[in-house]
Amino acid sequence: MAKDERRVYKIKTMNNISKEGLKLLPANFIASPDVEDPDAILVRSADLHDFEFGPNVRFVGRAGAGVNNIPIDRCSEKGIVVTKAPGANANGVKELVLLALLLSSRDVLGGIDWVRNYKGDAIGKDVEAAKKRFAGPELMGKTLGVVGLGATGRRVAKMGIDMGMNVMGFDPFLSIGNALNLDTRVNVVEDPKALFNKADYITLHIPYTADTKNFVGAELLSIAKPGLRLINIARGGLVDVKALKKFMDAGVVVNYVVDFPDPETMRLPHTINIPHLGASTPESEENSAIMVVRQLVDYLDHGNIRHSVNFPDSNMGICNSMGRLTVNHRNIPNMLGQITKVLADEEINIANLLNRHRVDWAYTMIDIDSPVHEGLREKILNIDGVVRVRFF
Ligand SMILES: NC(=O)C1=CN([C@@H]2O[C@H](COP(=O)(O)OP(=O)(O)OC[C@H]3O[C@@H](n4cnc5c(N)ncnc54)[C@H](O)[C@@H]3O)[C@@H](O)[C@H]2O)C=CC1
Ligand SMILES: O=C(O)CCC(=O)C(=O)O
Repeated sequence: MAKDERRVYKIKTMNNISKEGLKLLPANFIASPDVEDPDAILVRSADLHDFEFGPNVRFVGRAGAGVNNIPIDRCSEKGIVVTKAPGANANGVKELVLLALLLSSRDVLGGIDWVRNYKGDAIGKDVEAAKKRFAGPELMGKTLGVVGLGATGRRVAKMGIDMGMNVMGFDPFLSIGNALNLDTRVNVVEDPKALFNKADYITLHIPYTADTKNFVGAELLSIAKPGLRLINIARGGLVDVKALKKFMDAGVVVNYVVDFPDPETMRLPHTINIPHLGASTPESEENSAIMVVRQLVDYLDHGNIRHSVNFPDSNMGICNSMGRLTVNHRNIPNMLGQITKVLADEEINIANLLNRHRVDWAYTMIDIDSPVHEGLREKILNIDGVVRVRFF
């Protein structure tokens, strides 16, 4: 059988991918930041929008949750499967949200600074006079609004309940899995305005997309409860910083905690800028790397797709027939008919077949009982709408 697969796979690692994940790679997978002409890429937050994907790149694994740093459409056009690690770092983020809630309430950072800069020997006495400047409210009994009830948001919501808060949630696209795992005490609302109207604290846990850009802007802030503390450990672009500044100056928003500092947020008053530490725990880094490395090996070795954000999840396990071919193609009519006709014309018998689609893209896996030749790949690739063909 003509094999598409090269014996040695070259994996380009971008950012720091946990060794606990990388050590799961079989010996024929070479992972390094410096590989040339890679077969796959493992990435965290590095911006790939201007990255030139070579002809052999078949897979991009995001060791994390947000994929706004990856040009998904361009990858799909090239037949590159993009995956992520859902939920793998959610607990790490949840714990940072707890810290953010507390830091937004009491000016502990200001207090620590005051102590650090204190000159003299009477600190024991002077703290008692100074401390009122750093005081702030407790979380218990306050209302927490959680925007996005996915892997992180539902954990944050549960944490709020455990802290004695009244928790409201908003997520119009809530998956069944996340709904089933959501604490029943969370008051789920259908309009974010209901949440902005009531919440003392609001925390964002939604992806950054063209639809969610500036999600928090003048419209929602204009109905926010005065005294709002806003937590954004999701993505900077979810908040319209100019509008936020206006509502801070008016005393509506009293504090903003953001995990994505930029020149504008650095200049904002009442703002705590954190250097993107949401997932920076050994546990989150390991979980994320382990998850994407498993996806990577399964895709390169067997063509199985898991947790993809562009092609449909598809799993035929290990091939027990003579061979397997996989086709990444557009989700348009008659693709399966055309692909199977090429095989039928060559008198190749199909042992097993799976065809799935996801929005504009589809994936077909076919286990076959006969050997195939290299010319067959060209024939399938020549079908309009096919972007990649692999033989195993
Ligand atoms: N600061 C950091 O280090 C980290 C940041 N993140 C960010 O947090 C985001 C969420 O992460 P996860 O909870 O793991 O993702 P997730 O995919 O499990 O959950 C996202 C939730 O947002 C909901 N959603 C989408 N659009 C919405 C909208 N317009 N309004 C309300 N809900 C909406 C979805 O239905 C889904 O339930 C990621 O996309 C990423 O940008 C995630 C991990 C680490
Ligand atoms: O890998 C990281 O540290 C970034 C985590 C993150 O922002 C995400 O998973 O969306």
